[in-house]
Amino acid sequence: MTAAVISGRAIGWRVGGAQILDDVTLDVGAGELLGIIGPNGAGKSSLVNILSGVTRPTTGTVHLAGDDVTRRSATRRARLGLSRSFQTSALFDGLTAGENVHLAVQASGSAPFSPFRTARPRRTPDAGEGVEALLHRVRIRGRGATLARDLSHGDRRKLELAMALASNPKALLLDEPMAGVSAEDVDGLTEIIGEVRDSGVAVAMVEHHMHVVLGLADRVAVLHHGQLLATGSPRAVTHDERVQQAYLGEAL
Ligand SMILES: Nc1ncnc2c1ncn2[C@@H]1O[C@H](COP(=O)(O)OP(=O)(O)OP(=O)(O)O)[C@@H](O)[C@H]1O
Repeated sequence: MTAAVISGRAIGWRVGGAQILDDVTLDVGAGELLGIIGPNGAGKSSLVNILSGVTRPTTGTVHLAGDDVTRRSATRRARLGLSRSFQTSALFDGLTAGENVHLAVQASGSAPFSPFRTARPRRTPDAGEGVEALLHRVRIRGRGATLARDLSHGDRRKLELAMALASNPKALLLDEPMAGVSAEDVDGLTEIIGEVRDSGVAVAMVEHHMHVVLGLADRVAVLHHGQLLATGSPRAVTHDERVQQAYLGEAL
């Protein structure tokens, strides 16, 4: 078996007297997509926050490509090849799609970067090529000159993906990348995320669209009340009685 790119070991997170996550262990390998599912409040976003370095776990460790990054900041983890998208949009609405991606490309470079220093991103030819390729990769090449605020919801989510890919990550964490998008855009995003996985990136994805997760994921981790209820192939977890109990009354 190849070494895990993202590895969480015995992760626990306690806050305000509540045990939000308890002894969660998971691995994601290169070119693998792990779907993270679970009922509302199960701890999925908390887990993504811990893996990405937004939150520090109370117990347990996080490794990235073999390096212990448990005490490393989100920024440091990003430099080491971990990228993520957020549940809420992190776009600059007053900039075009191309400019948003340009900022992400610049931010992923070695030069110190602040989006607040200049009103418009500096133009560099190599970044320009990267922008085109990224917009193409997420199927919105024709929208490069459109202001982010004028994009459809589905195209905004694609733009967020392009920005998350700007650093050429080896690991990608996606927190509900398809939240609120149309059925047509769900199909488009599913295809794009599948291609990202097939290009060798380790992808961990929280997603409520169950048919998407079960269709796309190589393995699925099911969280319930902060604990890992089951991990396995989509088929195995959907047939797991404990998982069915956790989802009682919901379609699985
Ligand atoms: N900073 C915090 N302080 C206290 N409780 C928190 C904090 N963050 C999350 N929680 C609680 O932890 C639990 C898990 O939240 P989390 O958002 O991780 O769940 P989730 O599985 O992502 O839920 P959803 O599917 O609704 O997005 C919830 O009960 C939530 O209220």
